Amino acid sequence: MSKTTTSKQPMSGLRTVKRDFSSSSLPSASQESVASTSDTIPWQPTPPKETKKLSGLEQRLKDIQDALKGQVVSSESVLASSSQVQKRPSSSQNPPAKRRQLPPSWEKEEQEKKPAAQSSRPAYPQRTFGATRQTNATPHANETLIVPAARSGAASKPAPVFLSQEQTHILRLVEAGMSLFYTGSAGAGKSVLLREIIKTMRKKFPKSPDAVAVTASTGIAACNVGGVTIHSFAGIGIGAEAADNLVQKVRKNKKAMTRWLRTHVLIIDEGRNDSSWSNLSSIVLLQCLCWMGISSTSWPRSAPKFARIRCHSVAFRSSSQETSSSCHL
Ligand SMILES: Nc1ncnc2c1ncn2[C@@H]1O[C@H](COP(=O)(O)OP(=O)(O)OP(=O)(O)O)[C@@H](O)[C@H]1O
Repeated sequence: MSKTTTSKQPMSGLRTVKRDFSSSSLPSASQESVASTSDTIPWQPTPPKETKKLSGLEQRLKDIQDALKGQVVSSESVLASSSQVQKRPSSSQNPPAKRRQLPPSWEKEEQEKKPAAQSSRPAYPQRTFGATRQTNATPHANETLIVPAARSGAASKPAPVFLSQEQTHILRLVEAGMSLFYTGSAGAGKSVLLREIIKTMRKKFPKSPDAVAVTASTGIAACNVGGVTIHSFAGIGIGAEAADNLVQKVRKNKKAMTRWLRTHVLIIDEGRNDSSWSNLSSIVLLQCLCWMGISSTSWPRSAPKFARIRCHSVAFRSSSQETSSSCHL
């Protein structure tokens, strides 16, 4: 009988695997043996987990967290997230803005106000300074400059002066050709009267402006009346010399002589507080000059004599005088 050697086949179908632990390549050998010995097992790969779709903000937050952890953030995701965040609708996509309108009740009020405002407003631009005049030099030829009444040309004219009885009396004496002086307390109206005397006398000699000489004892007083100092007019310097010497001095001064000869009316605003005649050196001096001139034989015959000069000594400021008064020199 022939013996057939058959390998023992386990009844269970399992195979025995011999392991050789001496070999260093045990794992690979075992794996190969497993792979070779085992049948291919159908392997279904596990499907990838469905990643939750993050919103833009969540994605951006995740990116930031990843970046903080040291992970590289994909620029695409960042860009995508940023575009999601920053994306704003363009203006062209917006509907056109509605025009704002006032409530109907307001519109009525505006229409009622407009005619009133237009009627009160002049047709031309206004200015609140300067005189009321039209000028062609400005770009707006018809521009009217409106002025406050106080500064307009008509208003700047001094109001007509109505002299009192005393003031009128003194003015009539001056017009009659008398030499006089008048005085009065502060505010009595001396300066007002002086201005009227100057105006009246200048009207009397319209063709010779030098006929009326307006002088004062001090420079400030002379400025107030629009004249010069009496010393400057007379040509006597400071007038500290004797009268005879001053007369000689004046005669040598051709300009001073011409002034004297042209003068028909001499007005002096003497503003000194001391009313004593001894302090009125200029007036006394002028009186001396007048009388010496009359008696002078060397005086040109064609020239008017000093006797024709009316010396009006004006305005002694004396508190003792209560009312204005006048006297003849
Ligand atoms: N006849 C007049 N009509 C209207 N106003 C007058 C008249 N006389 C004087 N006044 C007014 O009285 C005020 C004082 O006048 P004024 O300055 O001439 O006095 P005054 O004697 O010269 O005073 P002061 O000695 O202080 O210079 C002024 O406001 C002036 O306008």
